[in-house]
Amino acid sequence: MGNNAISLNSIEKKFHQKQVIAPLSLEIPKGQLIGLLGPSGCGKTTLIKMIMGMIKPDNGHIKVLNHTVPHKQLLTDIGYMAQSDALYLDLTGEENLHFFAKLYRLSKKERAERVNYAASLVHLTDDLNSKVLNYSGGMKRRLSLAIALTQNPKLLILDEPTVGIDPVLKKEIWQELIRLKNDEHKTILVTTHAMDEAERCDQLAMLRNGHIIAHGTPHDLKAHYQAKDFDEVFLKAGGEAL
Ligand SMILES: Nc1ncnc2c1ncn2[C@@H]1O[C@H](COP(=O)(O)OP(=O)(O)OP(=O)(O)O)[C@@H](O)[C@H]1O
Repeated sequence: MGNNAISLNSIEKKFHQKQVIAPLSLEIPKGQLIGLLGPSGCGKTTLIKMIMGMIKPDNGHIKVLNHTVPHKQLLTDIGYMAQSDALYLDLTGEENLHFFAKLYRLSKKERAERVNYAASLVHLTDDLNSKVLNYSGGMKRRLSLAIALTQNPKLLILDEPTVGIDPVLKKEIWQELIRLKNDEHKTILVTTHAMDEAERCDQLAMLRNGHIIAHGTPHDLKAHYQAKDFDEVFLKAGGEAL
């Protein structure tokens, strides 16, 4: 485990007899930015929820940051941004940020600093006093990302973090993710459908019907499958004729 942030060992999950995650193993090294790619319904969110300890696998073992999942310590060590925003609509953006920041053991000063950092990163500083009820879809995504960053976690798990976010902010968010990885040695797992985002990951894992059908660096995957883009890698790795 040592150098791995996440270690999935033959995990399996069925919902109502339907195999959603086939026996699947994957090692994610610490300090890397990993992209999880795959079509809608292939099991990405289920996999993430199992890594978070929110869903129990039927079989197999999961270790995250040297702890067997689930583990209380992981609640503070993982910053999670879910696909659907879990926000308090009747509270302001700032109140939401403070609510979540209070769940972690930060001093009052640290909390204020982290809230300011996270809000400014996603360009929400000027909207912090408005109720989330009045936020647009994109603003809610940005607030959810800010919440995931507030606690300064070792591992960030972001489920489609840039859906509904404009290209300028999307670029800035990616620059920050890469800075967090390079300068602060965070491990970051993102799910994405965006090919330009996939290109920026250190490693990609492609999921289809609950199986990892391809895993490697963006460069190696394209070279191995002699593919011009990741859609083509996906099709070739899955044995689809082009
Ligand atoms: N709690 C549940 N009960 C029953 N079926 C479920 C449950 N959660 C997920 N599923 C099913 O498992 C499959 C995988 O769902 P999952 O949300 O993991 O896909 P995904 O790859 O994240 O899709 P998307 O990209 O659309 O978010 C789907 O067929 C879904 O209907």
